[in-house]
Order: sequence, then structure tokens, then C-alpha cells
Amino acid sequence: MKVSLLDDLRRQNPIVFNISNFVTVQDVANGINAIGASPIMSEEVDEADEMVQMSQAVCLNLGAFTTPQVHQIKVTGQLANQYHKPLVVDPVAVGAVKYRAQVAAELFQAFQPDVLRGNAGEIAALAGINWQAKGIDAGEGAADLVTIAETCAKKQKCTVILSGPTDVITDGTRTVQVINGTTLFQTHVGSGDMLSSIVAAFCAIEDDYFEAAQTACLVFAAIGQRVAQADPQMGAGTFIIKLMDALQQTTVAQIEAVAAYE
Ligand SMILES: Nc1ncnc2c1ncn2[C@@H]1O[C@H](COP(=O)(O)OP(=O)(O)O)[C@@H](O)[C@H]1O
Ligand SMILES: Cc1ncsc1CCOP(=O)(O)O
Ligand SMILES: [Mg+2]
Repeated sequence: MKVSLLDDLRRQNPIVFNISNFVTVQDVANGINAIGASPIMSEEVDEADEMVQMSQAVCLNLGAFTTPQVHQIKVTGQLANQYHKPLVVDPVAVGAVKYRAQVAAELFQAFQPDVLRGNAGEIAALAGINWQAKGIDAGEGAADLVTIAETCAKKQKCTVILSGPTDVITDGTRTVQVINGTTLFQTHVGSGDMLSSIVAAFCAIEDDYFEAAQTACLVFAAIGQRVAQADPQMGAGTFIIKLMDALQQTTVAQIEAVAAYE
């Protein structure tokens, strides 16, 4: 685990191009900015070529697309592949909404993600494993999380992050589990979207996307854990404000001191 990638990220300040969703776009932009990268968002397909070329990574969030946006997402994903820019996809609620699963399958015919980041319900759906997803949330199921993530990675031919109380990160061969975190992440809509775009920021500065993905998960979860531990009475409102501060201010040494993974 190369936690020092966080210092590289802050030094390099890479541009991360996001097609976000209208629910969480501001948290995603501020999260990227706070951690030390440079966010840019777009809803216009005509600027996609220029935007992808000037970016060091692309994050496509499938959280709330319209039909024109599906076209924009498809073109942007294809451009990311064409220009060899790392491509992270967040398949929001593909386990809960059949239409979303169908659109995601069509998109993955058109371009190849480098990293897929979702909760258990989303990653199980993309792995073809039975699971009861609940809207944007993970839901419930009996299957083993490591098996789900590794099956998804092999099927989709990319690095997969199955996030939750424990994050499972795998490229189908190498697998790591990040134990850090806090239940306060669940109280804030957009925690997963923020993580996906922060994964893209790490992929911008590390060519081994499995390495980038596991480091991003550890950094995000450990920072959230430190914030929660500082005030056991903290609620959802204060958490996002303190989390933004901590994304900006937490050092590599502070993360290494609490890091828990296997
Ligand atoms: N119960 C939990 N305990 C600790 N960390 C959690 C918990 N649930 C989610 N997280 C963390 O929240 C972040 C977002 O993950 P998740 O909630 O799975 O995404 P989504 O919001 O897309 O469902 C990740 O960093 C994950 O580790
Ligand atoms: C509530 C909601 N509805 C569509 S997208 C979205 C946000 C999902 O954010 P996250 O998966 O990060 O909790
Ligand atoms: Mg999500």
C-alpha cells in the first residue's frame, strides 16, 4: 500500500474530468479539490474531446442520466479509452433498476472501464451474482463479498472496488480488503460518488490502477474514520463539513497511523 501517493497527488494536482449526477455534484467537485486534485464537470458532448484530452483521468457516474447524457457518457468513455486516460465508472443502482443495468451493459460494449467502484448490490449485479440491492444502497445478500468482487473483475476485465463496511479491491488476481471507515459515511448521500472520483484522482498519478484504487480506498476510509473518532456525538451534517476539512489537511503519516488492511 503506497499511502505516499497522496503526497504525489497533492504535488501534481491532476485534472479529473467528471460526468457527475445532479444530486452529489458539488460534494464530488469539492472532495476532489480538497484532497488535492482539480475537478472539472461537463454536461455537453460537444466539448468532450477537448475535456478528455486536457484531463489526467475521467470518472463517469451513472447516478441520474437522461437519454442525451447516455450519449455523452458513451462518447466520453470512448474518448478516454482512445486517449489512454484512466477511466473510472460508478454504476449507481444497477442492481436495483433493470433499465440502468441494461444501459450499463450497452455502455460497456462501447468502452472499457479501468476501475469499477460500487457497493455490494451494484458489483453483484455486474458480476451476475444474486443479491437484493436497495435503491442506491447495497441491500442484502448471502454471497461472499470477495467472490463477488473477483467475479466482477474477471467478467468486466478491470479493477473492481466493492465498497462498504469493508472495501474489497481486486483486479481478479490481487485482492486487498480495507477495514477502515465509519458508519457516518452511510449517513451522507454522495460518499460513494466522492470515493469514485477520488479513485480517479489516484489513477491520474499511478499507472497501476489496482495500486491507485486500494490507496484511494484506504485514504478516504481512514480520513473518515479519524473525523468520526474525533467526536463520537457527530451527526450527518457536521460529518461532511469535517470530512472536507480532513480531506485537505490529513497527512500521510496520520493515515499510516490508523491504516488497517489485509
Ligand atoms: N458501515 C460502514 N462502515 C465503515 N465504512 C463504510 C460503511 N459503509 C460505507 N463505508 C464507506 O463509505 C464509502 C462509500 O461507500 P459505500 O457506502 O459502499 O458507497 P455508496 O454510497 O455508493 O453505496 C467507502 O469509503 C466505504 O468504505
Ligand atoms: C440519491 C441519488 N439518486 C440518484 S444518484 C444519487 C446519489 C448516489 O450517491 P452515493 O451512491 O454516493 O450515495
Ligand atoms: Mg453509490
